[in-house]
Amino acid sequence: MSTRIAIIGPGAIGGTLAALLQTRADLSVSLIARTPFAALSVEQPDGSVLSSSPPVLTTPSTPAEAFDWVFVATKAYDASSVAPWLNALLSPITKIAILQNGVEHRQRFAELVPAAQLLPVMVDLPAERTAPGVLRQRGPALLRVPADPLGEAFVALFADTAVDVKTSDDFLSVLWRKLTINAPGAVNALLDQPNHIVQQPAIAELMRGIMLEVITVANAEGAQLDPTLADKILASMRRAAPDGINSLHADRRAGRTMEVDARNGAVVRAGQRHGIPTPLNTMAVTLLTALQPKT
Ligand SMILES: NC(=O)C1=CN([C@@H]2O[C@H](COP(=O)(O)OP(=O)(O)OC[C@H]3O[C@@H](n4cnc5c(N)ncnc54)[C@H](OP(=O)(O)O)[C@@H]3O)[C@@H](O)[C@H]2O)C=CC1
Ligand SMILES: CC(C)(CO)C(=O)C(=O)O
Repeated sequence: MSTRIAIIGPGAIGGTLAALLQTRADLSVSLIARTPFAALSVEQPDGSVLSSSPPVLTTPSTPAEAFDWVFVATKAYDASSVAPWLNALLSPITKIAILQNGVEHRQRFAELVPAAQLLPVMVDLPAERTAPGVLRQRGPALLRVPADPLGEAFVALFADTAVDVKTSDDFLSVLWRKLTINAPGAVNALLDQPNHIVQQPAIAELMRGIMLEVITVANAEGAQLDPTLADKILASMRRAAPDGINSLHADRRAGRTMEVDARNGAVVRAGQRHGIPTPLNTMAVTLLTALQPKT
């Protein structure tokens, strides 16, 4: 009997992971989309394309047979719009994995999913969406989950796939480390410029300052991040594809709402809890919020 997985939000992350999971014959993957599409096409880092046509559902209803797993891979700001789906799909056996950036996965879904059925996932997977169902994976897919029974069951789903999934005994540090990578992406979104701007020394210095604020706040929250992390991240950003675009910047380019509250906003909130000033992240939040599309 196959393991049934539903992926809510088949965008850059949800769609790429769906394609990679479909390489396993014993998994049955359904997509839950807001904007429907007929086929999934994922260009991989080596240029090859994974094509498939999984079922795409668009209207919430309770399935005849419960899903074993539901992945939520929408932007953080779309969490409340997922509620009708979670209400329809949640069963006592269903595990819910939240694949989003930021550090507030549990808080964001506390009202929607019983804590014992919720698994936060750290996603490190550079991917871009060019049209509904049409995705480009830019680099390796790496996921990290807490070291508990849910985390171990999640790791097992990806056995024999091209996804690097592991549990971590220090998941708090894992999440904050990822937020340290994401926070300077606000500069790309503000300037509407891709990865290559990190080659400019003044921009790199600004990004470094943003990251050092995150590291200070992270450590106050109980994470264990070394300040040298900022320079390591800068070095890896310099090696990344010069035309690569982070997902916050992709949202700005597409005229969509930007995920600034879950990223730099989370840094500012945590800083306030500890009395730690975060002027650079605060400025990023203020400017990006002013740039948000009017609804
Ligand atoms: N892209 C990247 O490189 C990375 C992204 N992340 C994180 O992963 C998360 C997802 O990002 P990403 O994949 O880039 O986002 P995308 O915008 O590419 O995809 C989000 C998808 O969710 C869909 N969606 C929104 N609301 C609903 C709903 N109520 N029901 C069904 N589908 C819905 C959107 O539909 P529609 O087509 O209508 O907009 C879209 O297809 C974010 O938290 C992001 O920060 C983490 C690491 C890397
Ligand atoms: C760091 C990066 C670019 C890929 O993992 C990301 O998290 C994003 O685009 O949101």
